[in-house]
Amino acid sequence: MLEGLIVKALSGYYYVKPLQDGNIISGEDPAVQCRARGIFKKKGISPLVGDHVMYSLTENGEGTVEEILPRSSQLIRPPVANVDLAVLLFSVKEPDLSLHLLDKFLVHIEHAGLEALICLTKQDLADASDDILEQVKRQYEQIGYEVMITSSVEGTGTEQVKDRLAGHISVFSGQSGVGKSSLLNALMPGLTLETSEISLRLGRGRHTTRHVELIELDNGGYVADTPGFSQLDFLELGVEELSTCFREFALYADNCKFRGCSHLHEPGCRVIQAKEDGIILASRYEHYVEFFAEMKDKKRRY
Ligand SMILES: Nc1nc2c(ncn2[C@@H]2O[C@H](COP(=O)(O)OP(=O)(O)OP(=O)(O)O)[C@@H](O)[C@H]2O)c(=O)[nH]1
Ligand SMILES: [Zn+2]
Repeated sequence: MLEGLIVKALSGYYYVKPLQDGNIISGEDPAVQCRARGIFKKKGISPLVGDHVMYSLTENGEGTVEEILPRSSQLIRPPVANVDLAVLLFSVKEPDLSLHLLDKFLVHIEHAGLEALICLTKQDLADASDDILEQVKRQYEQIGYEVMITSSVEGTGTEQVKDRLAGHISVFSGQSGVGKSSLLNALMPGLTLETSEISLRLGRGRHTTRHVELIELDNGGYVADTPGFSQLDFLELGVEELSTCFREFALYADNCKFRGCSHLHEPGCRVIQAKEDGIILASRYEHYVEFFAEMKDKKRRY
């Protein structure tokens, strides 16, 4: 049996690239079109894009997925296994930078247990007089996140992003228009053509075919071609877990006077104290309060 990586799933077929010691042997090799063994269906398991699998070849040059190797993670939207890095894109303009939305994405990423890379895009549109990008970069780096500033138009920061993606399966997340496709194209010259061909062939956008594919970078990185976290609701998150998704709260939350402190109004709350002392960013704390209210409200309605 051979070891491989599922790079695409479509209409009951899985496209598998051979692996050796966990690495694609040659990026040039075409993927083998495989069916999954019937046993998976019986057990209610379906192979996912991103899965490492054992597969065998059949006489007609196709293959059979025989076994799914253990997953390190499993995303639901998009359905991809073994994603370990989320790239969060936020443009400085068009659309305007929203720290509220950035913090919301970060909550989802902490909850999913992924590493995050924040990309502040469209640097070329930033006012020269205004150092908002540098300021946001500094603030989030202080919390412990990695931040890169990019411009796909000018090629700024794109090599740095590409280096970071090496050896990972990543998802790109961000509002419409922040420059996800442009950044991917900047990382992978020649990609535009390929993706437009694929979308023509599959009629993506016109049909409802659920189709996810991994884009292979030439440095051993893979990026899911479907943006992640498209629906940023808090349905899968318990309200008591929210504060743990604000990683800089952890240092203080353990020392609050009350166990199970919600950090909203309790006396002796160390998180509130840290916010008042300017150690925790006021905007981060405000977003915590807003998300908390939003989650309570959702629970009431569902
Ligand atoms: N000035 C400038 N414009 C950019 C940059 N990156 C992307 N754009 C423009 O922003 C618009 C949206 O870019 P896309 O790459 O399509 O954004 P997206 O996030 O993939 O958008 P969706 O497909 O809607 O999710 C396009 O008109 C791009 O030309 C950049 O670095 N600088
Ligand atoms: Zn507290």
